[in-house]
Amino acid sequence: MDVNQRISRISAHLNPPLVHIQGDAGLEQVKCRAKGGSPGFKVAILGASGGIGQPLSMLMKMNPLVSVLHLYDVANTPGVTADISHMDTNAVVRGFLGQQQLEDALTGMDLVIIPAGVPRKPGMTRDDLFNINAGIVKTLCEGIAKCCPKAIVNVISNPVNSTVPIAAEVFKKAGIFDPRKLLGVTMLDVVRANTFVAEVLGLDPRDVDVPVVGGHAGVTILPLLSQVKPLCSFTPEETNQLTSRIQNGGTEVVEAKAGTGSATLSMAYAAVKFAESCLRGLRGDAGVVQCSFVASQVTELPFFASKVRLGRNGVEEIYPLGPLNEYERAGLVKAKNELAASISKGVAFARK
Ligand SMILES: NC(=O)c1ccc[n+]([C@@H]2O[C@H](COP(=O)([O-])OP(=O)(O)OC[C@H]3O[C@@H](n4cnc5c(N)ncnc54)[C@H](O)[C@@H]3O)[C@@H](O)[C@H]2O)c1
Ligand SMILES: O=C(O)C[C@H](O)C(=O)O
Repeated sequence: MDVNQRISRISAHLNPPLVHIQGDAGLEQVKCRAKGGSPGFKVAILGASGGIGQPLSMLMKMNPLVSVLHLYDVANTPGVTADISHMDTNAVVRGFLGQQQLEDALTGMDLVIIPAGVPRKPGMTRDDLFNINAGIVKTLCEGIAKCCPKAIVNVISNPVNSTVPIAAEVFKKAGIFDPRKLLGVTMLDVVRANTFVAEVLGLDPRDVDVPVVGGHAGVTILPLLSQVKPLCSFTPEETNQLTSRIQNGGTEVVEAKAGTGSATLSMAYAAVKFAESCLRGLRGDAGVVQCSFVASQVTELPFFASKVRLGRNGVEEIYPLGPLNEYERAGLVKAKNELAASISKGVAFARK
């Protein structure tokens, strides 16, 4: 058998098939990749061809913790996969197109990230996306329950305040719900809060840590400016302006994009930061803490975003909110009212 025949035989086991590899050096590379690449985690991105999905896929391909990257969408995954698979980083990339390939995309995954669904246009709320995105998330979570019930799931699709409860109901119905493994991604609120607060303080945003609790829509986004690290204080005007800008950060981008979508690049950045924390937790790193919208007993609501510690099983510890000032206590009341309705809406949809 000549080299090209040997390559064809090995390539036949890969998706997409590897082509245009010449000579023995190429064959060695194919052999290594056919075994599953370097040690690391298997990650699937559902909605990989979208505005978030594409840069998220690229950034995950660059992440050394990832050994296998499955890109699933109902459109355009062959192109996105071919493109990303040429990056000379370790992760093996495979593409999956359409519902009939969902199960193959999910089987064996350690982490599943879901940015599938429609984004807002100016004038819309995140809740206006419910009618389309609720069904998308439900179907994808049914696949997860069947094919990788132990995977950590990061839900990005809006409205997060409802799609996370939908995912939980799907998993409960399938008898596999583990609250430690289902995480709503609110990281972009933290990323924005760090950026905007750093601007006001004149600091490098990487040195700033702002806890953002509650949920991921309007007044449910509650930055705790009294707990900013490094220790600092704000005037009442600064507090008002910062809180409002953080709560409306998504709308700021939606309006600037003028009908072409919502945050995609900053979201991909935030999603990778969050996913990397989940993978570091899975690896056993100590002290990995991020804010996330999770099943929670921090308030009387069944779901709430707050700081969580990530470990080998996902969410290992949920931290209490800590001392709130009067402004934040008033914000918390508003946040909980809206959140309660959004959570109930998601649960009712999944149960019907
Ligand atoms: N959590 C957050 O902080 C945050 C931030 C930004 C955007 N979002 C949300 O993320 C979602 C995606 O935003 P986007 O800008 O990438 O949108 P987009 O329209 O650019 O991409 C969405 C992708 O989902 C795919 N898709 C649709 N139905 C699918 C299905 N059934 N299975 C798999 N894939 C499917 C589409 O083909 C498309 O490629 C939106 O709901 C948006 O509101 C959340
Ligand atoms: O605002 C949106 O609709 C997208 C996202 O939730 C965001 O916060 O940018």
